Amino acid sequence: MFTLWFMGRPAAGKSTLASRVEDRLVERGLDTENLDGDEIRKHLHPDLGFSREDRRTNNRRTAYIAKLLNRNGIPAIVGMITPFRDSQEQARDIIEDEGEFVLIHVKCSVEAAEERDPKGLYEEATKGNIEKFTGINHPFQEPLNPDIVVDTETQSIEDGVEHVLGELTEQGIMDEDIGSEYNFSITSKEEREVTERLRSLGYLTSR
Ligand SMILES: Nc1ncnc2c1ncn2[C@@H]1O[C@H](COP(=O)(O)OS(=O)(=O)O)[C@@H](OP(=O)(O)O)[C@H]1O
Ligand SMILES: Nc1ncnc2c1ncn2[C@@H]1O[C@H](COP(=O)(O)OP(=O)(O)O)[C@@H](O)[C@H]1O
Repeated sequence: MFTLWFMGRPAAGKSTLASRVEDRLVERGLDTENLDGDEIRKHLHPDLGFSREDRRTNNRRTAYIAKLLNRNGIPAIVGMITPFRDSQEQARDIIEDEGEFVLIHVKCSVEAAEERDPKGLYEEATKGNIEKFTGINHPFQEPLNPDIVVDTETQSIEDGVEHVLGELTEQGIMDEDIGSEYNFSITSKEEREVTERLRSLGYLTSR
């Protein structure tokens, strides 16, 4: 089993690529678990902030969860800044106990990320309203040995997704035709639609 660990600076495109790749894996019949960084922080350790040590703890705990998923046959997808090389390497060490670890550097210059700024955080950070914001007033260390690099300034979203899937096949992480014969799964978009429909019919009461 494997973990796809998408890392990169804020607004590089980690969540976008992670969810698109997830959809493609699900289409192939691989039920993956997407350990979304915001969800992990909210539900697992809302007490953690953005100091060096808190980020390392966040990354380490997430790697441990991915390892447990892999141990039980579930592919994991992670999207986290993972700004420190020691954490990038530690995640590999933890996960390689049980599965294959694929470090995907979602690469983008700080200028392009500031331009995108989907959450308005770069603007706030440059005004001095956010302490320790990655790339502005806190470090971001590019990985030394990424397994895959996606440059989101030169590759479109679709190109990035194809590049990741191509590399996974090329590097022997995933068979090209895996799951194609027995594909009973639904994409995350379909899952959201079904969930909304069930909720509107009154079958689901809480999120
Ligand atoms: N100070 C500071 N620095 C960086 N990011 C910040 C900060 N404060 C809040 N946020 C938001 O938190 C998201 C990053 O959380 P991560 O868990 O991926 O970060 S880390 O790996 O622990 O460094 C990150 O999300 P992404 O933009 O998706 O990367 C931000 O939306
Ligand atoms: N080639 C690309 N790959 C990924 N995202 C891109 C690309 N070009 C533009 N974007 C946009 O950049 C933004 C990245 O946001 P997001 O995926 O939340 O980044 P992150 O999770 O790294 O903070 C999205 O609005 C996305 O549509």
